[in-house]
Amino acid sequence: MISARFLVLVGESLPLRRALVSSRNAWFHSSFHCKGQVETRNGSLSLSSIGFKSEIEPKDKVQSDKVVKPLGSSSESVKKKGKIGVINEKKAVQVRQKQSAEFAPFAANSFSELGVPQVLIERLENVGFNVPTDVQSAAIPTILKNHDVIIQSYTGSGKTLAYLLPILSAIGPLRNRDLEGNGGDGGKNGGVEAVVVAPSRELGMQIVREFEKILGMENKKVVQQLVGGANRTRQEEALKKNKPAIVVGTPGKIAELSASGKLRTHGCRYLVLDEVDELLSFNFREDMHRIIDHVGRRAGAGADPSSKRIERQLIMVSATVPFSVVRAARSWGREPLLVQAKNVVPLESIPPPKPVILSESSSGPSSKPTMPSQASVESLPPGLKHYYSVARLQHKVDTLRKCIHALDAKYVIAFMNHTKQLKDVVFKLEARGMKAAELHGDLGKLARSTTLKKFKNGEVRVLVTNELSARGLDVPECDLVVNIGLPTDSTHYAHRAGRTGRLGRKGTVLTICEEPELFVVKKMQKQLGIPIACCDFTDGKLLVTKEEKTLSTST
Ligand SMILES: Nc1ncnc2c1ncn2[C@@H]1O[C@H](COP(=O)(O)OP(=O)(O)OP(=O)(O)O)[C@@H](O)[C@H]1O
Repeated sequence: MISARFLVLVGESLPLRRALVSSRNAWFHSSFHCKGQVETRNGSLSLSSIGFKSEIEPKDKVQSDKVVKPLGSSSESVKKKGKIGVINEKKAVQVRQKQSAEFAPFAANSFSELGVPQVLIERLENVGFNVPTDVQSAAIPTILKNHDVIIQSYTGSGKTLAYLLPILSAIGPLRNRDLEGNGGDGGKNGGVEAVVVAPSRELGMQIVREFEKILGMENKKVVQQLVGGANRTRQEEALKKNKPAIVVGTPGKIAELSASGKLRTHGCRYLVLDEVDELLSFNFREDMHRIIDHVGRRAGAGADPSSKRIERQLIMVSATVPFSVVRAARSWGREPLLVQAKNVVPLESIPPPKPVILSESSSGPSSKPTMPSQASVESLPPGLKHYYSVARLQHKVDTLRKCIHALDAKYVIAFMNHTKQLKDVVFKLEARGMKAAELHGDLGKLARSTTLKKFKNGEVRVLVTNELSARGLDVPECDLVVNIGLPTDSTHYAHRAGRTGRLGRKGTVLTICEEPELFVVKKMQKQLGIPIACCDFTDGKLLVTKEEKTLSTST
């Protein structure tokens, strides 16, 4: 049997693709392979300029804003695109002018300042969350004002809570009742009110735990996990019985349940795409089509004027935001804003990346290569130290071990590119008395969660893993990340590195490369705009042998 996904894969080079992919999908496709990065310094908004505090809009206005620009068919949006682009650009210039005059720092001293209801604040205090992080200070009021957003901030800066709190402020048992009436089924008709999509099972499970932390175990059924590999019937029965207001899952599972009619999402009010740049990758294309086209979009609304079209609020999240994400947000969202730790800017103000100038002879300002790298220094936690060490392939594990001893690292994540090699590294480390375990997607669900649990509770000192663990994995104690196999690009480097140095902690990243791989390290250093110092391990100490000063972000 040939699956639809396979047909699309084959169809990449066939006319068949046209028949399979609608014009909306064709746009979607274009967003999948675009490389580039957001220009982040195009002005910023203060809390008041997005309508928070001093400029609170009447509720009706917010409501009407939500329905003014329904997502039409893609052909409609493509037709209107040029015109809207010009209008938006004008608007963006006006906003930028306004911003420069009234910029105010976002950092808030408390969650109550941000409009989070008291009942949620009490829950936050119970788990020791008293002060919002910068990105939470910027994102929470913006989302509470019903704006579609891209949240971009470095790894471990608290992006999950930045969208979770506004969602729980509006739906579920701890909601602020004043925010009711913004549409949605309210879970009453069995429809969910928030869908959170994450690229991996582990990340999905982690997000569920973050929801549960705030909701408390008594409200456990408000949120349900929908991931592959779990018991399918049990998940479907739980959906039917518990009628969760929030579901968190992987694209495949959500798309499958939505297509079978077991997951009703048409009245959904929030669609969150966590690690959105990963979700836009080719692997998830088919499932993401389904999700974008169905979640929070009510069929037949156009034909019957009395049936109100309920639009979802779109929240996209990642530490790395290439321009393909900006384009996706512009197409699927309504006047989306880019939210960063100290900035909120309209997406219209972000110019597309400039093409790379390849000619060596060209000179002058206009010929400078301006294409930004995939990930930038803003994707990385500020407390990280980056090193590389040159070693032969057969000595890489030995270098890893020396580094762990030199730094006395307790929670180490070692990344490799090939699953088959993980076991060998674990074997070599254990042979030298160092507790290690492998983690990868081929392991069963139980083995994966047991290994993670052992790592988190300190039973396992070195977690040897592949790209599976690069995104989202939150082990706050992790103090060392080692690249035994080199990351393929700066985006992968940033997400791997971000497993350490979380939420203001210190962390070290070591890349162990062979002599011929050195240029990859240099390239990433340049793309990310960070110094990666050359080091060696002598007498149980890390010695810097060469300081790097190259900080150019040009590629
Ligand atoms: N205001 C806060 N106070 C204390 N701890 C917090 C706060 N907000 C989040 N945290 C904790 O900080 C850690 C990192 O948060 P989170 O995983 O949301 O980061 P992230 O920015 O999404 O990272 P990544 O990009 O790697 O997914 C988590 O353990 C979370 O519970």
